[in-house]
Amino acid sequence: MDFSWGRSTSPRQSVELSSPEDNTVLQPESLEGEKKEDGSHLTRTLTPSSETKFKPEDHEFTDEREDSSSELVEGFDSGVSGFIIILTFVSSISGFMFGYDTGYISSALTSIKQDLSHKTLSYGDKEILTSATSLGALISSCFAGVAADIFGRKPSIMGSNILFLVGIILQICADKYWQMAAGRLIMGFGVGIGSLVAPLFIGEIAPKTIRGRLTVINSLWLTGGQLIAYAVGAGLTHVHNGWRILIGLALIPVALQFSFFFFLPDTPRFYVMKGNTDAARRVLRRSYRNAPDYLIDAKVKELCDMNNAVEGKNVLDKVWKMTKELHVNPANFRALIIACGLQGIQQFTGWNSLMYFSGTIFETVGISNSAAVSIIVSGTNFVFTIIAFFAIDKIGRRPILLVGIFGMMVALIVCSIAFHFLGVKFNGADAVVLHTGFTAWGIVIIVFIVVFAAFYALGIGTVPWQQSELFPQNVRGVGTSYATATNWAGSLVIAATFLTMLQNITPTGTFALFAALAAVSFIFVFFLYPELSGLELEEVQSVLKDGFNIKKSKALAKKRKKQVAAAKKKVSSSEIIEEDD
Ligand SMILES: O[C@H]1[C@H](O)[C@@H](O)[C@H](O)[C@@H](O)[C@H]1O
Repeated sequence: MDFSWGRSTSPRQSVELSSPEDNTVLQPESLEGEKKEDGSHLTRTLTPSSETKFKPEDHEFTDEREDSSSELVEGFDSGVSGFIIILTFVSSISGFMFGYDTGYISSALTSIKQDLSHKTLSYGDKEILTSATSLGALISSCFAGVAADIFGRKPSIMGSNILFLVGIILQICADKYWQMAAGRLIMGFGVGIGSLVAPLFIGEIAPKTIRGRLTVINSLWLTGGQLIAYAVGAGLTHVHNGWRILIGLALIPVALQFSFFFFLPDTPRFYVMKGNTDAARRVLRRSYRNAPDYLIDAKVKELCDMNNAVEGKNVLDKVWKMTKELHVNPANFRALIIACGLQGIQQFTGWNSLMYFSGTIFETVGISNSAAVSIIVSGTNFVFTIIAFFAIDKIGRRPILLVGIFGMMVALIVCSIAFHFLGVKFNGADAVVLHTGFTAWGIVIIVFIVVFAAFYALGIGTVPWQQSELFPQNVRGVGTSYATATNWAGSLVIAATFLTMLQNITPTGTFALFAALAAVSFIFVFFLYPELSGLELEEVQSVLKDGFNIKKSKALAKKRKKQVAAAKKKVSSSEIIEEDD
């Protein structure tokens, strides 16, 4: 994995590299000429951006920019420090739990049989068990952004671990249906907090140039968690009480994350919000070992300036002001439309209906080893998330979203037609297959569900979790809360209605509805989602200042990519010269 693009191999180069080919690239006279032990020049005068508050309206939509102190600090390390990698991996255990806990339900539903309240689960029962977690996540995600601002990112994640623990224990001991549902609900509170705070945490500790990719690591854990849940579920299908073991295994990541966080700090941004600049400095010091002290100080100051931009007597007053700012500032409001729109599209195009109920669907269409097919589907989701990891910054968010949604739409149409010819009828707990045996249409369905999974993971499964880049720091917590809540509201609706839809409007109608929603989604993305890859936070805000500016954003992103490529070239040629010397 190439984590090092856009950064240099020596401190001197990194300063020059931060804004390659810009008019604002450091001029020799702005370097103060301080020497490091190795003899290289270190310093430069601080740019205005580290001394002034950021206001989008002050920034023209231009391709000129200045090096912020963040870029300068980040430029001093070649590659990402081990400390940042550890923080990223520990916080993305939340992603794993999100995936595992939403993933195991598919096989658990087929193996619970009559273990709960001595009855066979009806479609309604299955929907309640599944959607209880989405409901819990929806409720907690409404408050998680604010909780993360009041108590901290790290305590919020550790709090989610406790909710996981309680929820999981309730489920593994359940012999009553309602105890199981309560366990799923409480576990959902934990899932909702983790789904919001982990990407926020990663976004705040990640160097800007690779923020997109580090955030996708959380999605990789997520889809990996779903895949593992399916695989373990398949292995335990015929084990007595296997579903209890399947759920109990989720305690391992919970315990690991909780213990690791005991020894790890919160984000510098949160420490600054709490006025603890010393702690912020310490975390930055560990994150960017090679950066000189004065740049670390400048970075702390930059964070303080951004924090001061949110005025208020106390935390609640600040939260209220942030919420207001989110709605009255046009750039913020556009960001909100995009963030919530993408999260809504992710859910309402139907992916999670497969995630939650693929076992039930495949069993119904006559596949004897439904668990194996479910593994192929979630494996495809995982593999294509890896592809998204490489494409998201290089190819850009817009192309992968548009291609992805279009491909999903085609796959959904084919599935809808194939279900028609397969002639299957979902009818309460017992589905009726009108044709006996497994037909060619069954194969078409499986193939196109896999195609659907691939296009989904490539774009809309991954990009919406980049949500924090849409918002400036002062409204990020509240903005991402709205977007995450939209995601869980969509997940809840799908989980609570999918099986009923199969019964009432037939599988053909259900898949056709998802295809129609995919078509509307394509239009939404085409007209409203600007290209944000490679853009600075300030630039995202100025892009959204007076419209959605799709054309201009594409041109700007292209220019930034060229600049990074040119900078890379510059580094490698200077490395060759150094080697020759
Ligand atoms: O990004 C994730 C991922 O795509 C998962 O597979 C899905 O189950 C989640 O709902 C979604 O938020």
